[in-house]
Amino acid sequence: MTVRAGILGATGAVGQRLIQLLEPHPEFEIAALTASEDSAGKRYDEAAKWRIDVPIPDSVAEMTVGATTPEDVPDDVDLIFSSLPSSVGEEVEPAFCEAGYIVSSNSSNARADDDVPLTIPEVNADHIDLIEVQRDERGWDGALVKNPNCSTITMVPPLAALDEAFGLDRITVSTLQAVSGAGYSGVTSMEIIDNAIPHIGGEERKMETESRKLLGEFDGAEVSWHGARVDASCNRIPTLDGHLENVWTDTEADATVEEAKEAMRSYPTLDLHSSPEQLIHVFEQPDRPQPRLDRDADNGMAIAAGGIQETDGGLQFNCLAHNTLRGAAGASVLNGELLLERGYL
Ligand SMILES: NC(=O)C1=CN([C@@H]2O[C@H](COP(=O)(O)OP(=O)(O)OC[C@H]3O[C@@H](n4cnc5c(N)ncnc54)[C@H](OP(=O)(O)O)[C@@H]3O)[C@@H](O)[C@H]2O)C=CC1
Ligand SMILES: N[C@@H](CC(=O)OP(=O)(O)O)C(=O)O
Repeated sequence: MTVRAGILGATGAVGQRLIQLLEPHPEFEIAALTASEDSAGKRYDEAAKWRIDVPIPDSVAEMTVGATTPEDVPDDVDLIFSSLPSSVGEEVEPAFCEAGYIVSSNSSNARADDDVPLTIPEVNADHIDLIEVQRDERGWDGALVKNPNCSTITMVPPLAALDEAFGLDRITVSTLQAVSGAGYSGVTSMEIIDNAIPHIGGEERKMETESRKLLGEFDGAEVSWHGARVDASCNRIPTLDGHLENVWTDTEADATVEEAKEAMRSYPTLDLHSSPEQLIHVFEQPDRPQPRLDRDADNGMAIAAGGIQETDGGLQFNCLAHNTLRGAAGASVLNGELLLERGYL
């Protein structure tokens, strides 16, 4: 039996990636698509400007796009994937949860809320049970689950591996982010070609807060955020997909490069449908990972790490992930798979 799934924001950049991942999915079936009022009532292939390098699945092309309200989504839909602008998500996601839908959302609203699980399944799957607290507090039959920001997802699995092995006191990160992270009309070609932009609105504070929640402990009632200090600096560069990040950590215990590599390589993956075979691919070559070469590893769901070096008091490394797959649509789908595995669907 498959779970009937709806996609909010289905015509957008991340919505298209969700369709790409969900159409062949063995556990989920696309049963509803929604977008803005401009698209509602149109056939999907008329409403969406399809931009990814696989064709629109036939079964999806002919579906009618609905309005983004619970009333426009069939009652027998069990799971909603949301990839709306955060200002829209903030308004409509609670309405879907109140109407009884379970929402796996990629949008940034509510990620830091105390009763909202923010999960990377391989790192903090246990936080999903925050749903029980959320339901008690909000009186919802449905639930709201979030995946983190794409830059945050890229660095947190290697950090989790190091934290488990050595403990982390301080984390500093500088990013080189692909243009797809800003959406199709996010940065113009005149702005980004032959250039780099040392500002991505709101991104630095998201990395600093979301990472501490993800690395925190859930005791059944609340998440205690990790105590490390996190400082981020975010930059846009003219790559298409794949966020590359340079990370420095202060560790509690002494750590060697070989121990750090082993901690990352042995950090476990999961047995969910979209899990990568190996969560963290550790490169020996000093010039890897690179966006063009490494973003597609394990269907774009792996994290690549390299350039691991000892520093005074800690470790330095580089990491990379596909921002619209592992960093967005794939992350939401993986959370959907976790919800299914844990009996919430
Ligand atoms: N692009 C990326 O790599 C990443 C994006 N994100 C986040 O994911 C979300 C979606 O991003 P992205 O796909 O790039 O955005 P897009 O602008 O490409 O798509 C937005 C989607 O939301 C719909 N929408 C817009 N306004 C409304 C509204 N008022 N009511 C209902 N639906 C509406 C659009 O419909 P229509 O086509 O009809 O306008 C479209 O389907 C954002 O929150 C973004 O920050 C997160 C990580 C990575
Ligand atoms: N800001 C990210 C993408 C994004 O939309 O992030 P968030 O999901 O936190 O809004 C980028 O530009 O690469």
